[in-house]
Amino acid sequence: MKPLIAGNWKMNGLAASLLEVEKLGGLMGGRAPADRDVLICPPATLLAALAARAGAYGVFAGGQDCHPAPSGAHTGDISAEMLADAGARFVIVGHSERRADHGETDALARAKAEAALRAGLTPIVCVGETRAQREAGEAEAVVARQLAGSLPQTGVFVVAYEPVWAIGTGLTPTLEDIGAMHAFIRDRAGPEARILYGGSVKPANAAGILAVANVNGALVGGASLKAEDFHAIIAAASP
Ligand SMILES: O=C[C@H](O)COP(=O)(O)O
Repeated sequence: MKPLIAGNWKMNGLAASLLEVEKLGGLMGGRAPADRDVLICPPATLLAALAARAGAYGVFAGGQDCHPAPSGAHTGDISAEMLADAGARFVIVGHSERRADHGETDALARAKAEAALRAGLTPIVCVGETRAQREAGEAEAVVARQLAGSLPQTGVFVVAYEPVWAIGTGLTPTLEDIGAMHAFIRDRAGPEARILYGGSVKPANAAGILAVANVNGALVGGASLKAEDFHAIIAAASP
């Protein structure tokens, strides 16, 4: 399965950050490797400009969120169709930061994933347990519930397993725990879904994580902001 290395810039980046895309293009020798997919999900303000620049290097652009409706009276929201119109090919839905900051539910994540498919985008559906849930032995039950409620009923989708306690903390699960959870997700998401690991992926740990069975790529936050770091993670992904 072709690995997908996805950068999520979150609420970071001004126009000058587009220079990182040029740097990344240079580090890749002018073109993303053919045997892996590379994606950057910038803030919506940069999406169209980034899509144009990244496309020249064979790098995909994506949104970080979308509204379930195609258009309408939803001030401040952006539809999947608008993301596609701006050059996006993917969109992240149900990220734990959306779930925590905006009270997003599994049902809403599913509606957004289905909106993405309607617009011709591939949704990246995020799941993952909190520290308290893992310590209580509930990690698999939580992820199972999120998958059952959030995955679209049909279509090609990507799942991102992101333990909440690993995001931005420098902590990661053991490789055994990552492997166990990805196998658990594989059973529920089906053989076609790419399953990404996310949570403190860095150049130093990427090769180990990406070599785990059923890890088909990474969803990278902080380390995707710097072209050198993101490139090292891309280089660590072996198909
Ligand atoms: O979407 C990306 C994740 O939340 C991971 O973020 P991080 O790599 O900064 O831990």
